[in-house]
Amino acid sequence: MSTRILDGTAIAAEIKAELKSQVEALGYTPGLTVILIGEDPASAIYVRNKVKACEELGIRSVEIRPETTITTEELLAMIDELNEDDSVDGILVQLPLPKHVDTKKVLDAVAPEKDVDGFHPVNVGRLSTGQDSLTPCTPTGVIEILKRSGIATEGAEAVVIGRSDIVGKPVAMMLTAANATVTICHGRTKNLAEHTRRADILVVAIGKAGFVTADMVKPGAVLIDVGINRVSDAAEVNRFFGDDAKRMETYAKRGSVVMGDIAPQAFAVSSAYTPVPGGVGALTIAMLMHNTVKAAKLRRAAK
Ligand SMILES: Nc1nc(=O)c2c([nH]1)NC[C@@H]1CN(c3ccc(C(=O)N[C@@H](CCC(=O)O)C(=O)O)cc3)C=[N+]21
Ligand SMILES: [Mg+2]
Repeated sequence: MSTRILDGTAIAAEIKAELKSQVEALGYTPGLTVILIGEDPASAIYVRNKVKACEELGIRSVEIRPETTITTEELLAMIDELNEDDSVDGILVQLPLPKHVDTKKVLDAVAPEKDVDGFHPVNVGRLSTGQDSLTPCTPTGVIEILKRSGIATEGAEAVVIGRSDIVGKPVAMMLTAANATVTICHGRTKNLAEHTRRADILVVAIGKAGFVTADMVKPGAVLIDVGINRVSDAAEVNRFFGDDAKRMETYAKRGSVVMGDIAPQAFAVSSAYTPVPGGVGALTIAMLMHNTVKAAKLRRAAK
């Protein structure tokens, strides 16, 4: 049986090309403002790739980097100002926020029509009731990969590992809307492998390097890896990539490798999988661009 690599970078390029011509036809420049606090490494990758994508597409991107000591109240005032600013179409508050900040309060302050992350309760509610909305970028990217790769969700057994508000829950909602039969597994799930081995489509968003192993996967399943983990332990790198000369070379050069939540040995028994990097992450950026253009069109048309 052969295994297909679902090339997120190529699919993202296709989507970005579509968006680029849409932006050119607009007659104004959509604007995305990102509030970034602190130095989380995944956030740094995200910001770098987001800025690049905005430049490619002709979207104006503004970055605000407040001191890590900023209070919840100061952040709320900042968001209020952006809500009122007509040149701002999208607002993204990069997570995680510092511990002293009330994340829920902050996310709820973003105007739903500028909420390009799709995290506001209004948008979550709209998604769960089947109304058009701004939907979270990573889950939307997962659905887009399946669609554009011709992978049928109709009647399929889909298992999601992870129940976060950002990935697990919304992707389960979207798969349900696409007529899959969905099981959500999480840290308290008993007999996890019994669930995962039934999956035609397995989506993993748990944040643990190589967590899903070959014995947990039904041969021929489609594997969607949402994790982005940096691994530097030699034994661990060897266990996952010992027979992958290219990755071992990267490890020798950099002292670490980036990998997802699924072990490469599990990919080998699948019919198709998303690699890390170059899979779901690439789509996350493309869907953020999509949401920014969508938010601009909707809000400006409503005026
Ligand atoms: N409010 C908020 N929304 C987010 O969506 C959000 C966030 N905060 N905080 C940080 C995480 C992380 N995240 C990434 C998305 C894409 C890549 C990405 O571009 N990955 C590429 C490149 C990887 C690489 O260059 O090493 C890939 O997977 O192929 C990375 C990380 C979004 N996040
Ligand atoms: Mg999750």
